[in-house]
Amino acid sequence: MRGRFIALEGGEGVGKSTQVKALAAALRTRGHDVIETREPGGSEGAEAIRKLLLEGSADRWTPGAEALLFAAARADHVAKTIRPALEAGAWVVTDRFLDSSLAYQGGAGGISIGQLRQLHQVGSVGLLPDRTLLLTLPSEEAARRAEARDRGASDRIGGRDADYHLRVAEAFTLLATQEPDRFRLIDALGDAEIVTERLLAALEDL
Ligand SMILES: Nc1ncnc2c1ncn2[C@@H]1O[C@H](COP(=O)(O)OP(=O)(O)OP(=O)(O)O)[C@@H](O)[C@H]1O
Ligand SMILES: Cc1cn([C@H]2C[C@H](O)[C@@H](COP(=O)(O)O)O2)c(=O)[nH]c1=O
Repeated sequence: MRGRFIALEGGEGVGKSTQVKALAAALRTRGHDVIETREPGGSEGAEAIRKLLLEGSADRWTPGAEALLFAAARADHVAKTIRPALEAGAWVVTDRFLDSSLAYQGGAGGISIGQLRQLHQVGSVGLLPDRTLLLTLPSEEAARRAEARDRGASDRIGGRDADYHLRVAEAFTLLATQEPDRFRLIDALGDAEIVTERLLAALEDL
């Protein structure tokens, strides 16, 4: 039996981490075995790569090296955590996956989407989520939430300028329009409990 693979996506501060926990808990109450995970990270090797990616100076990596490191972390995460869980019949709920690379390193960072998909094919045999839930929020509200949480201490990528994050948001929207069967747009405004209900409704057919 194969489980279900669900990814939560979106820019900084839209509520993904909050909703991964809430969605996993709601799925467990419905009797599912659920693994919560995140990117970059989710396996021992990928968590080590996360530190390389998110710590240090803004110019620590070239855009190409950064894309390769995300793909390498994802390959380890898929092989060590995601595939075994799916094969055991669990639901896997991840905070970010491939579409974050397509939006951040691709749409905002200038690496070609085709090359990023090739890296994903090499590293992770092209695994895609059964459903990708894209949380959307006005940029001012997302920035307000992220600032209240981080108090100025953002990581290497979160700390990039507003133009970069605007391109990330535009890239996510474009990706969603290109794959309407896989993506669902979720309004992330409102109480966390209401957002969780919207996520559950977007999984009803699965
Ligand atoms: N529905 C909500 N309404 C108000 N605040 C919220 C809501 N959901 C989450 N928050 C708060 O907003 C902040 C950002 O949420 P969270 O860390 O879940 O976002 P994220 O999308 O995972 O961010 P990032 O990608 O930057 O890590 C947190 O302080 C969280 O408590
Ligand atoms: C998977 C992935 C992530 N990123 C960026 C997005 C965020 O700025 C950080 C992760 O931090 P979070 O608080 O855990 O969301 O990394 C990216 O640029 N490309 C990716 O593929």
